[in-house]
Amino acid sequence: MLLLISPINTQEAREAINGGADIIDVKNPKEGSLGANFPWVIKNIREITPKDMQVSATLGDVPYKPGTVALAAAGAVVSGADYIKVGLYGTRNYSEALEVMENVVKAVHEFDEDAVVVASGYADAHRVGAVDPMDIPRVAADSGADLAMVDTAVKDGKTLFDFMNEESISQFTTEIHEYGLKSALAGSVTEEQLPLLAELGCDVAGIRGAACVGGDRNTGHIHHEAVAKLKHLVKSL
Ligand SMILES: O=C[C@H](O)COP(=O)(O)O
Repeated sequence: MLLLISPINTQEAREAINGGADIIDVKNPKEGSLGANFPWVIKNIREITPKDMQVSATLGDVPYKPGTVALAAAGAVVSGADYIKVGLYGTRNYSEALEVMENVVKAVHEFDEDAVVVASGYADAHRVGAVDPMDIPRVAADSGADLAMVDTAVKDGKTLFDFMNEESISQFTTEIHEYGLKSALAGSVTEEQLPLLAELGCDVAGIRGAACVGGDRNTGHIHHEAVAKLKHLVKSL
């Protein structure tokens, strides 16, 4: 299992790099769960990140506007991201989500054939009217994306496991593996939950809050010691 850590600026990115994160996921929590950051922040973080470490960028909790989202995807790749995450927030069903993801995959590959595309749904999709998370593996596979992910849309202290039980998480990871693709799981995931995530077939664990001083994704800051502790645990699984 790989450890994806979500910094909001270069200072936090340095902490994530020094702590040994596998993927540096540039994000802007002020704009939501998968809030997009600015192109220059992605560019600056790419510049300070070792070449062999992937830089991910979230495109936002995106609307059902395939053109807008495809353009954002192109912007993220041009800014240096090699891992593009799309939060399928405003898409209400499989066909809307597929339309957005097909156009994102096309836009990304226009600029970088090797860039990785992640289709992300939300475990608490019912709270915001988004596409059912159990549809995400099929959306990822049919659109040509590389990973299917679930996160939580509302960050109110509830975790992934408050909305998906072990059986549904395992069903999600099994389905995406059957397509020959990978899974990513997030949602206020705690250190204690990491062994279970690995057991349930998670390929990439996405974390911000648990890597922050005080464990708060909004008021805290990522610290290399917290990242190193998480990485140590992930490596042992
Ligand atoms: O991509 C993963 C997210 O950044 C997870 O953030 P969180 O651990 O604060 O829910």
